[in-house]
Amino acid sequence: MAGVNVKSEIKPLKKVLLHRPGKELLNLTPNTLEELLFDDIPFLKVAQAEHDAFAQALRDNGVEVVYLENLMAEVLDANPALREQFLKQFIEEAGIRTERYQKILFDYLNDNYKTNIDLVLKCMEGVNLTELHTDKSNSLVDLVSESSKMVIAPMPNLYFTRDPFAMIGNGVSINRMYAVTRNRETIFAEYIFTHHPDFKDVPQYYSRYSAFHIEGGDILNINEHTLAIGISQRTEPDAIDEIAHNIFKDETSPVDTILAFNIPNNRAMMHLDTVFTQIDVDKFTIHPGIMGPLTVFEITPEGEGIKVKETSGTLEEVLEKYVGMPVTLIPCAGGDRIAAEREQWNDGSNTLCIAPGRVVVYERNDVTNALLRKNNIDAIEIPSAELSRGRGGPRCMSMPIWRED
Ligand SMILES: NC(=O)NCCC[C@H](N)C(=O)O
Repeated sequence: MAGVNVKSEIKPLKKVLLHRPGKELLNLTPNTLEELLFDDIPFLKVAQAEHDAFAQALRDNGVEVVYLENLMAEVLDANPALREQFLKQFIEEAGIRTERYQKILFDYLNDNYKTNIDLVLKCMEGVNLTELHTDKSNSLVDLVSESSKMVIAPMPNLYFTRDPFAMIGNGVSINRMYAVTRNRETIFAEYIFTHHPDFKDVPQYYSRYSAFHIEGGDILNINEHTLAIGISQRTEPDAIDEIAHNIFKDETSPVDTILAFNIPNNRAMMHLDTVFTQIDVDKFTIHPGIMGPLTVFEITPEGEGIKVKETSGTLEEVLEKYVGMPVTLIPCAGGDRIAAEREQWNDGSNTLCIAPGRVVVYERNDVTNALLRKNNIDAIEIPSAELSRGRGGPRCMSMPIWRED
C-alpha cells in the first residue's frame, strides 16, 4: 500500500505508524522532566510490554503496524549517501555548535552504530558525555563539565507518533513543533516523505521550517471535505491560516472546510484530541471542561485566499451540520467533575477509533469506558500504568496511514 489515505477519524483502520518506546525513556531525570514534557519517569520494560499489547490489539483487528524507526532505517539503507547528511543535520539540530564537538559526535555515532537501524535508535536515545572519552587536557569545556550529562538530549516523546506529522486525506502536514524537545522528531518525517518509495509522492501541506507551530494532535479528519484543527497550546492560528491556503490550493484535495476549535491553553488540554475525539458516525467523546469556553471558526476558500467566520450554535449544532445527522457527545467520566478531570488527565477522551463504534482505550479509565459501553461502543482496553506517564493516550500514540474509504 503506497501513499496515505486518511479521510475520516472512524473508517476501518488498515495501516498505522507507531514507535515502540526505547532507551530514550532511560534518559529522563527529575530535573529534565518539565523540559522534556513528561510528568514522571516510566518503567521502560513495562512501558514496552504495554506498547506491544497496543500493537497486538491493532494487529488482532486487522491493522498493519509499521514502526517509525524502521521506515527511517529503510530510507538510509536505500540511499547510503543520506546517512552522513542525516547525521550531520541531526547533530546540528541537537544544538551541538562547535566544530570540534560536531566531529566527535559524528565519528562516535558513525563508527559505533554501523547499521542504520542502530544509528536511528541511538539518535532517539541521546548521547551521554561519559560515552565520548574526550581528552580533557585540551579543552576547558571538558575539564569543567560534569562527567555525566546528556550532550545530545533524548527524544522521549517519539512514541506519540500523532504529533510530528499528520495525514490529511492523501497528503501530509510535516509540523513545526511547539517545544524545542520535539522539533527533531520531524527530521524523520522530512526524510521519509522526501525519500521513502511509499511516501515520497505524498503532497505536503506544511513544512517543518515554517514559522508557526502546529501539531498532529490538533488535526482531525472529520470527513473527506471537513477538517477540524485545534487552536491550542500547541497550534497557532497563523499556522492554520497557512495550512488552509496550502490545502485549498491543492486541486486533488477534496477538503473545502476547516473548522478551527479554540480550546483553552493549558497542559491538561494541550491538543484538541486530548479533549475531543470521534468514535462513531454520530458519537464523540468530549472533556466537559471545554464546553463553556469553546468557540469554533469556519474557514473556507475564497478566490485565491480564504474566508473566516465564527460559527454560531452549540458544539452539537456545529458538528451536526458537518456530519449530517444528530450527534451524541459523551462526556469523559460522565458528569462528575473530579472523575472527569482525573480520567481526562489520563487520556480518557483520547481514544483511537479503528472502525465505527470500535475504539482502543486505556484500561485505567473505568468510568469513561463503562459509559462508552453503555453507548454501544466496543471499547478495547490496553494496559496503561506506564505509558500514561507521558501524557498521551491511544490516539496520541498512533498515526493512521490508511483508512478504508
Ligand atoms: N496528541 C497528543 O495529545 N499527544 C500527547 C503528547 C504528549 C507529550 N508528552 C507532549 O507533551 O507533547
